[in-house]
Amino acid sequence: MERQNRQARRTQALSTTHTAPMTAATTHTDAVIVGAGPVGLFQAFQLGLQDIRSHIIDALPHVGGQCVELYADKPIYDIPGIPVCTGRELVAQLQTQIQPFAPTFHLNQEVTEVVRLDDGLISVRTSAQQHFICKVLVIAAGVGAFQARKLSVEGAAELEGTHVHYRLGDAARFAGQDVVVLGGEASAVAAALKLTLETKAPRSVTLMHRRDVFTAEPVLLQAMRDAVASGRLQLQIGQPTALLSTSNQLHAVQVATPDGQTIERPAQHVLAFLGLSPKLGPITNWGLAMERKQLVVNTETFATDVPGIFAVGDINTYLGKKKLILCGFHEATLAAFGAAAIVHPARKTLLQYTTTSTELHRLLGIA
Ligand SMILES: Cc1cc2nc3c(=O)[nH]c(=O)nc-3n(C[C@H](O)[C@H](O)[C@H](O)COP(=O)(O)OP(=O)(O)OC[C@H]3O[C@@H](n4cnc5c(N)ncnc54)[C@H](O)[C@@H]3O)c2cc1C
Repeated sequence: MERQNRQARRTQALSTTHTAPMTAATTHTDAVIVGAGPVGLFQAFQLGLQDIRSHIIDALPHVGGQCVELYADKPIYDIPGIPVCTGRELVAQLQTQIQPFAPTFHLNQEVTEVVRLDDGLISVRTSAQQHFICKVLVIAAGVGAFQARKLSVEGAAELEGTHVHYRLGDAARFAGQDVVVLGGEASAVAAALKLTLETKAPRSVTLMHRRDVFTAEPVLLQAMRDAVASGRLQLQIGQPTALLSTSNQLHAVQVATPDGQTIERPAQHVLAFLGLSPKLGPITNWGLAMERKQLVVNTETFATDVPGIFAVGDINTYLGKKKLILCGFHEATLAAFGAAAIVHPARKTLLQYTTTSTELHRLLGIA
């Protein structure tokens, strides 16, 4: 049944888009990598060794995937040759390692559509209206695109995008208005502080969290406490229980305080920083073979069932799969050999050592 559904999705995709309409914004490239987690980053390195340049797209505003989003300051002990490093340190090392190949990053945007065209090229579109035509696509999408957790109080869904926001964006749009920033993490504290420092500042900025405990760098916390002490920032401890609006115009947030009171805070805008959760999202619509929400690959090249499309890291599944960074690195290496056979069909894809190969030294920019 699943196979029939997949076939139907693929047929529909291919029948509606045989050739991608070219726009001025179309980027032609050898390779696109979906996901800038540790495996996506190392994929750019391995593709570079095969003389393949890449563009990397991630839904997050920063690289590093789970390592940075979920355990940036926790130690990892099982990366070969690195007895211990934090998630953030590993990502920093990977960024240094891929520098010779200068992949182009496109952050803060989700890959929404992937279609294999009749000529074998692959069309990739993002939520930021970017369009790529590539020879190979490597999906290193981990457990899915990290997306903001939504505020689940009455009225929030209707006001999303107009009065309820999950990213700071252009702070000038809040000038002269009352803004409530929700959350106890660094992102909420930083956004609240930034708003108070705008030249065209909001009329009032309130940082609201259920407890008077915030998780952020000490210097950021001190700046927040200073702003509260000087009256630039208001601090409200409590939980939002409803958004009060008239004709879809927000005017206040209803708050339950720790001492059992219900109060109203004036607000025309709510900025919610309630953490991120991964969503597999559009990947399930790309017509690729999946098993239990993971992409099925062959373990020779980590190719999916669609020619030119590979899947590496936590997003794939095969007999014996282990969701470990080390395993993702191995998969990325073999996927790069598979990609080279497509991008450079006339070249022999020989194994070369970075220690001794003058060709690899040339690619790495080593004199
Ligand atoms: C708490 C914790 C501790 C861990 N400790 C270890 C450890 O000690 N050792 C170890 O080996 N592993 C560990 N892991 C597992 C390890 O983090 C994962 O195996 C690894 O992050 C997988 O890397 P990845 O690049 O495949 O995916 P991810 O790190 O999940 O990165 C995928 C990226 O793809 C992006 N993405 C997804 N879909 C899209 C889309 N459609 N468009 C744009 N972007 C998209 C996401 O935003 C994300 O940034 C740990 C995991 C957790 C949660």
